[in-house]
Amino acid sequence: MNIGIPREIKNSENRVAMAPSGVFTLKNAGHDVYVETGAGLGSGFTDEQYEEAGAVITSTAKETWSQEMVMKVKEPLPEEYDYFYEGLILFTYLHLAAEPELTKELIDKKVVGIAYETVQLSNGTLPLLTPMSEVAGRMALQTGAQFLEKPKGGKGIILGSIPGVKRGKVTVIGGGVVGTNAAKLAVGIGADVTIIDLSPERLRQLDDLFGSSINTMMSNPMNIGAEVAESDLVIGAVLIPGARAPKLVTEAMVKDMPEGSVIVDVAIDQGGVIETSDRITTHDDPTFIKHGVLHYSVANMPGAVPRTSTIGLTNVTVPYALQLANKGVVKACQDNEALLKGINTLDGYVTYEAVAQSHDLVFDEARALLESKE
Ligand SMILES: NC(=O)C1=CN([C@@H]2O[C@H](COP(=O)(O)OP(=O)(O)OC[C@H]3O[C@@H](n4cnc5c(N)ncnc54)[C@H](O)[C@@H]3O)[C@@H](O)[C@H]2O)C=CC1
Ligand SMILES: CC(=O)C(=O)O
Repeated sequence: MNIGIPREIKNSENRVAMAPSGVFTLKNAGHDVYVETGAGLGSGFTDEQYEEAGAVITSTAKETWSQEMVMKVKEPLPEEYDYFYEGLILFTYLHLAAEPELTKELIDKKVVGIAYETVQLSNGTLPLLTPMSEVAGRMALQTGAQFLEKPKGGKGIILGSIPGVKRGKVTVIGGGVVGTNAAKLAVGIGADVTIIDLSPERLRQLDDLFGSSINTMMSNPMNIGAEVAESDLVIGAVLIPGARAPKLVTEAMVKDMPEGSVIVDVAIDQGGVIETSDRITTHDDPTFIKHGVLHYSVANMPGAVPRTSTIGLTNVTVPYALQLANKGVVKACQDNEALLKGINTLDGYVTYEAVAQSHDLVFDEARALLESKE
């Protein structure tokens, strides 16, 4: 199969879909990989390194996008919609629940849209989201801590504090991969940490993992309101796979937070869990203030640490890319239930239920559509 790796064009997005190690693996399996010139530079990979790994360097985005499968990092931007064609396999983060226009384009152009973030193993985990959530969780804490400094607009505290001064309070809403990684760093610097989750099972696991170094609480409006009001840093880390994130922190709760507090809404890529984080920000201009509270809502946080993120992403996506390239989309997805769950659009239909619900569209089963293509 011919595989295209375009240069990412989103603001300050320095990741690329594949490190040279991934190209080498695909090339060895008999596939041709077309990497757009300069695509890897932001992650520290030169065209020469890709060529040594076996890639063909393309000079235009158009040529890169004309391959049978295109692998990206971020969802395509409107400037890229013209490259879509019927039957194109697009393998990338899509976040379609928050992207009505992109969903329409993928349907209209009959693109096979396979979303990294909905590839799901039978134990419920999301193997292609995990490394980026690990990065974003760790970044959420270090970014939040930075913005609590006075010159950055915060209230002027160190989360871990010093002897004789009360520790800063961090509330993490959603105790999955992002939440756990944020909490690890928060505990590490000595903050007072609470994790709120809806799953009693998950709360038990977190209690086993962290012991008495964190508080765990059930997710309900009363607990969230009380914890948020006392927090210096709130991290939004909830996920309902494929669906728009629920608005768990209301505007009234944000108004109760002291001036100079900070919110990092990591779940912004799925619409965000904070009612007042009503816009996506960029690495160039990452924050805005509402009711005196500093909001950070960058949808591509790992883009700021591209070297770690590109290698982490390549590690997990290449085994799935190999299956798609070796077997073709029909057989690969029939043989692998996790990959099947990644298909969000196929032949002009929406094949992920939560996406269909988000946009009030009809849902069709991917398996049945694939059978009709055999
Ligand atoms: N902004 C960015 O750059 C990035 C954003 N993300 C996003 O971060 C979010 C979290 O991702 P992961 O941690 O990987 O997901 P995850 O699936 O590992 O964890 C989500 C957690 O939310 C909990 N949850 C569900 N409903 C809840 C509710 N009503 N109240 C409290 N908790 C609830 C679940 O029980 C689960 O523990 C996702 O939206 C993901 O796309 C991930 C990476 C980068
Ligand atoms: C998960 C995602 O959207 C990102 O890493 O940018």
